[in-house]
Amino acid sequence: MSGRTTALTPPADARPPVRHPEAPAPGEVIGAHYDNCFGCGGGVPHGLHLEVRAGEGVRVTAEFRVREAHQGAPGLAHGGVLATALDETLGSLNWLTRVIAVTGRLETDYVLPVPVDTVLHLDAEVSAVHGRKIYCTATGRIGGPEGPVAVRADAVFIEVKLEHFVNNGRPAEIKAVLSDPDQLKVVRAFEVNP
Ligand SMILES: CCCCCCCC/C=C\CCCCCCCC(=O)SCCNC(=O)CCNC(=O)[C@H](O)C(C)(C)COP(=O)(O)OP(=O)(O)OC[C@H]1O[C@@H](n2cnc3c(N)ncnc32)[C@H](O)[C@@H]1OP(=O)(O)O
Repeated sequence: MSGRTTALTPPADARPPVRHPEAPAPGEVIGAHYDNCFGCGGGVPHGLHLEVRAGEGVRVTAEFRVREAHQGAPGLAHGGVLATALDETLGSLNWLTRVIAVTGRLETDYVLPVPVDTVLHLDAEVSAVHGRKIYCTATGRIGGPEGPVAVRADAVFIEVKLEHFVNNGRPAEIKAVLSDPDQLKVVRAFEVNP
């Protein structure tokens, strides 16, 4: 054995993930974290409108119907859009840990073509945590939640503070978020963590 590891492989002293005591109950729909999010927001006409549900442990499931605006090749989903669906599902795991984390690395396998109108059944879970690094995986199946895997991803998300958004986001949107009571509820859900 060479002992070689990649950035997507948790180190030997990584810990199992911990479900936050106030995480949404299994089966509960996790609402959009931001109305203008391309992955989950209701305010983006050509967005993915992903509907995510909390699962057991540190796991979520989601559904995404591929629409005409999501094509790459004729009648088939664009690979970047499918990566977005995986990324967004993985990002929703934040709600189960109540830790804000952003994608550091996302490696995607495209296994089957995904036609327009297909419902992609997504499933994501955290496998391990090491410091600020959150190791996670996701799959997208077609033909039903138990159908064949069409896409899958391994990822490392990196924990950040709310300041990550405040300091880097365009000021107009940050200002709008901070004056929207619904959006402030989202911000507060994450502020309770040290
Ligand atoms: C007031 C407004 C608030 C509104 C918000 C409300 C709440 C929002 C709630 C939830 C939002 C969730 C949204 C999910 C949406 C879906 C997910 C996305 O699409 S996220 C967007 C795409 N991702 C990025 O834009 C990241 C851009 N990158 C960065 O900003 C930095 O590179 C960052 C933060 C990832 C790391 O930078 P560093 O300076 O903080 O940290 P360093 O020291 O470099 O790394 C820390 C550790 O992480 C490892 N690391 C860093 N980058 C890595 C990588 N690419 N792969 C593997 N490991 C990496 C390093 O090796 C280091 O590990 P060692 O502690 O030494 O063991």
